Amino acid sequence: MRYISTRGDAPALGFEDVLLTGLATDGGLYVPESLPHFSIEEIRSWRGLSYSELAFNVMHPFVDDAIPADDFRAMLEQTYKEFAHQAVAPLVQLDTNEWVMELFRGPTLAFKDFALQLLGRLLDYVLEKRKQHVVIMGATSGDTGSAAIEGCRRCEHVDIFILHPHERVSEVQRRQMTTVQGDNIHNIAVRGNFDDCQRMVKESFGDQSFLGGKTQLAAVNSINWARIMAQIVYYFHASLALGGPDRSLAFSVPTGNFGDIFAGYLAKKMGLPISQLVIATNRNDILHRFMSGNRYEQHQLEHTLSPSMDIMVSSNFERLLFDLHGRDGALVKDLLERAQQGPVSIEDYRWRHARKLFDSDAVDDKLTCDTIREVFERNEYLLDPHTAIGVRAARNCRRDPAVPMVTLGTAHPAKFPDAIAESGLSVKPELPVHMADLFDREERCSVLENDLSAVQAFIADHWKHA
Ligand SMILES: Cc1ncc(COP(=O)(O)O)c(C=O)c1O
Ligand SMILES: N[C@@H](CCOP(=O)(O)O)C(=O)O
Repeated sequence: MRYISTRGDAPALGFEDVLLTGLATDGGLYVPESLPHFSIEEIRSWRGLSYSELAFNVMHPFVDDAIPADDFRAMLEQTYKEFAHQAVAPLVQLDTNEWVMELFRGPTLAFKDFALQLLGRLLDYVLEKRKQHVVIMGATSGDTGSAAIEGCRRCEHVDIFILHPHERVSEVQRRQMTTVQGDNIHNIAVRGNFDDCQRMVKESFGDQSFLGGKTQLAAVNSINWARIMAQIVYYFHASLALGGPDRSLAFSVPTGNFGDIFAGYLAKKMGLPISQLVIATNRNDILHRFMSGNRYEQHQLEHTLSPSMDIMVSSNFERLLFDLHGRDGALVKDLLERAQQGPVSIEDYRWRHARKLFDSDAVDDKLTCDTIREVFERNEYLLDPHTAIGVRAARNCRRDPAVPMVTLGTAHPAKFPDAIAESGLSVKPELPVHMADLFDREERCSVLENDLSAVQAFIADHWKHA
């Protein structure tokens, strides 16, 4: 399998290099040159497989011969064994044909674990083989950071630097990152927002000279193709659990960086019957505004009760734009360069095509709280604020009540006690046992100004062999 850049001007790479590369040299994101396609019969034959066996079938064509099949199988087995539920991603029914798929049963309680606990193992495997070192530089609005630290902290060949927006993640999220001790783990709180952190990461990939040529950067954000690849699997898992592939499913996906919903879009292209994909955003609704009015326009980033989705510059949207533009990298490059100067639109026929692929909705804090309360009162089931946005958007956008609608449950409610309290419920979501002493653990974090050179100097000084 070969991977090409969405900006059309970087060398095509194999899986191993794509895993280590992050951004392409032309500033684009890597995507597979062609997608595998599974027939209905083949998908049907996967009924009854364990999550890791299913994951092998879905992902193996992307990994190809870069990793021997038995080694890859073993990695998947170890990864999903660590999840706290036998089903790995259990489905919970809220109403007739209305489901939540719980993607927060991994070690750090968010959907990021599905990909990042695997990514750590993949990196370790490849770096050990190459006897190579990398500096991981990642941006987080709260969840990627802890999942990446957990996934990579035992990797011998990495130093990891995670940038989060200072005072803009929940206390549980912050502590999940800052209380993990290790010489190779560094948390940086940037006096800015998530977009600032993500911009610094992307600019650093573009010019890595601050590392003095002694090592190279690797990415844990969903700019890394391996992240998206692992997130495709649970769409197949949900389908097979609910009667697929002989019936179609709809999905509602709480969206920020567009990685998770892009994985759903790929699952559909790979042959999974999906009749509807709903983009669910909070008030940082650039994607919803684009889907409703063909206007892609940055607004001021707002702080909401769903902080992990406080994102305006949505990385993976570029991967969709690439497809919408007939995979013409030059057109994508031109569009995204113009988007930095002001609002842009795409040709009407391309936009209409996007509208056929996705529905969308934006849910504000009040509606988020109403949804948390309503679902708890009716079902005694506690939603985290991000999942609540997905459930509300699913209800607002649903096209066919006869089709099962699955909202991706992207985080555990215990990560966001303030949002639960804000919704008027007195119930206190409990952290699982392995995190029971989270508030007693010592924190380690450096607060830096919103300044790329300060962040790069910090990294250059602190990586192990600097
Ligand atoms: C809890 C939670 N829900 C939803 C999202 C949005 O996912 P994506 O960025 O893949 O759109 C994120 C992070 O991005 C998240 O942490
Ligand atoms: N919501 C994310 C933001 C980063 O998104 P990613 O999927 O590109 O890593 C977070 O919680 O950090």
